[in-house]
Amino acid sequence: MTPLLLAEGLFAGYGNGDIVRGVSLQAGAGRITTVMGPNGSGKSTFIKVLAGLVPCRQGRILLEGQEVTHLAAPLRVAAGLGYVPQEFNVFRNLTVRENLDLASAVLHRGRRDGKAGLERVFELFPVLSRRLKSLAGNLSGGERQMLAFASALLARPRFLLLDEPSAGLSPKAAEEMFQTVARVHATGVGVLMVEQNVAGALAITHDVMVLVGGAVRLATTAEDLKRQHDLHQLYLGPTEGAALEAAP
Ligand SMILES: Nc1ncnc2c1ncn2[C@@H]1O[C@H](COP(=O)(O)OP(=O)(O)OP(=O)(O)O)[C@@H](O)[C@H]1O
Repeated sequence: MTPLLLAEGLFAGYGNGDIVRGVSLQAGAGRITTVMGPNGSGKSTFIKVLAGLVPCRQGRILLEGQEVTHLAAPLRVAAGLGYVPQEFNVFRNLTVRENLDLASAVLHRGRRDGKAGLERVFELFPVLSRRLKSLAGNLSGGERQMLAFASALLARPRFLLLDEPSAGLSPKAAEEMFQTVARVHATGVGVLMVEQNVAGALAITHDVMVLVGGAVRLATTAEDLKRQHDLHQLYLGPTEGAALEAAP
């Protein structure tokens, strides 16, 4: 079966050096894939290459069998690849309503799908429908992430790229965020996320990819990782970064 998202031998970076080095990945619609790894290992760069924000120097990216390797970021969104960045993902000086209307107007280019789209996202994020008049900058961190998420969903993505959705959230808000990711996934959207919160992410993840130094150190299922205590300790254990640096 054709994977929803396929990356083959990706190389990318800034300036002369490569940060992402030969990364391949297959992600299906029914799976949540999490990219983990120590700070600076190239996780965000990898997700930006998939989103079209950092150019791919070598390799190819296919979405539902269609090559998108050199497609500009907005065209990838139109093709069904959504992206929620880690930072600057909402307009803080606009209200929730204005953020959603803006996303709807831009993503649908005048098509009248906006209202149905809004109803869908309010079902997923009821809290947003109660905060429509609030400035996005006045929302809690978790609510702001939900707004970013909701804005991306208005484009009706088939596959969603999330860069550290739990970053900066309290443990409770992070847990809620992971449940939200699982709910979005349950609507039939494939998900690939970068996460540092190993325990939280593993609770909803099917497949795990560990990046070290821009290359894939480990690709396995979350079940396998949880079952194999040694692997878990080695790659994601208590001294996560140090263990990853020392791993073979
Ligand atoms: N715009 C940029 N220009 C130049 N170098 C960059 C840029 N963005 C990231 N880098 C460098 O690329 C390397 C990988 O960064 P990246 O953010 O992809 O790693 P990461 O695994 O997501 O890290 P973290 O977990 O800390 O967010 C780092 O050395 C970083 O300094």
